[in-house]
Amino acid sequence: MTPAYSPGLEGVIAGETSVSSVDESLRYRGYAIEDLAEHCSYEEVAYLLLYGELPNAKRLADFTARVNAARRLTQPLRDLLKSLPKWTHPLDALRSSVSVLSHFDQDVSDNSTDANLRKAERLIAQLPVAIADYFRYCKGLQPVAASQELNNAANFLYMIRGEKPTPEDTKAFDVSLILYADHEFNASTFTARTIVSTQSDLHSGVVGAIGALKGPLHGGANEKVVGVLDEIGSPANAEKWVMDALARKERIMGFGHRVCKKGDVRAGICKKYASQAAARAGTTHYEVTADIVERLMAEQKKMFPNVDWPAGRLYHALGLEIPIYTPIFAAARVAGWSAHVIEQMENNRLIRPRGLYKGPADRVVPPIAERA
Ligand SMILES: CC(=O)SCCNC(=O)CCNC(=O)[C@H](O)C(C)(C)COP(=O)(O)OP(=O)(O)OC[C@H]1O[C@@H](n2cnc3c(N)ncnc32)[C@H](O)[C@@H]1OP(=O)(O)O
Ligand SMILES: O=C([O-])CC(=O)C(=O)O
Repeated sequence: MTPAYSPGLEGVIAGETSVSSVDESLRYRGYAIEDLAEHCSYEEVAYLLLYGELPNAKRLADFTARVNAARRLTQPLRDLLKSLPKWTHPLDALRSSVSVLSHFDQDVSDNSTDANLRKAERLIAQLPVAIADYFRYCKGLQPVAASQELNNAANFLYMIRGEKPTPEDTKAFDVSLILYADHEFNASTFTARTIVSTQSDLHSGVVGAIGALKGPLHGGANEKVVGVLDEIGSPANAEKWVMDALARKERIMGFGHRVCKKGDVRAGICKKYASQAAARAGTTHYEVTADIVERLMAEQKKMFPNVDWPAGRLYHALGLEIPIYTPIFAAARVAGWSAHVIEQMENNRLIRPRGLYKGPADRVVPPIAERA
């Protein structure tokens, strides 16, 4: 019997997982995302994804100490980041960074769970530093040394801005990292799982996952959101802009989802923080316009925002520059990618689906003189 074909693998169950579940709700290892976003830090959530349980105070302190101690880059990577052409997109620089970091990680080829956990913790520490250092090199600024005291969210904002963030900005950013930390078998996670299913290694899986995240149909969408709102210009122009875009059959970035057809629970959580941050930053006109776009998309297309729609606005309100939005997504998602890599390796079967051949019928190679 020919197996069923589903374009884009839509609806296909491609593996088993205990890391997260996505249906009407999103749960990481059984905990609802609303609960995690309200009561936990990114560190606690990263620990949960990697180790399967929420940490107690002692385990959290030990985990945080290990991650904080790893917040530095090897000098050859700093030299590379300094010398990259300034047009290199920060996500491409991040992808190269993980590749370079692999050469200096002595656990690189050790695929045991213990080694993978050590590598994952280091990547959780190193990715934000690579993003911040590259950002500052591009601006002609000195990198800011990582703080050992600040949590992951506050330290990143500090390393980008050069000033310690307020508790409100830190909480908003921290929640966005929690929301981005995992999402079942999305394209980048599936890429990472496919890569390591060949018995490759965690760094290779993460490099591939960053490449998959880049596209605007996936993580790249969060860098398009402010552009959409700027193009619309003002709330008064929103209705005409949306109707024209839909008439041209354009995709509005930040809307729609392969799985969450009735809406993405993360969007509602993030929207609250985006609105509060916009009020602090004096950019509420973006929120007003965004609400009109949301209403029209629901009315016209029965389509709802995904997490990228408010996340793009939140990062803008936090004063972050657009080209680091997808890198931030990657820095958060590295916890989920790593958890999936570990899960894949612990119960591995090579991922190798079939293609449905649609090319020419069987034929024979003609002599070169007879070819058109
Ligand atoms: C964190 C994340 O990665 S979430 C996803 C981030 N990506 C985006 O926001 C990009 C915009 N959204 C999209 O392109 C899509 O909704 C995807 C890729 C996320 C999901 O796509 P799919 O499940 O493959 O849906 P598909 O591409 O088949 O679209 C179905 C229909 O809805 C339309 N559609 C889908 N998304 C949108 C959108 N954002 N705006 C307008 N129309 C849309 C398609 O044009 C298509 O219309 P048609 O049937 O008339 O041809
Ligand atoms: O699940 C998906 O297909 C995309 C997504 O929302 C994510 O990766 O966060």
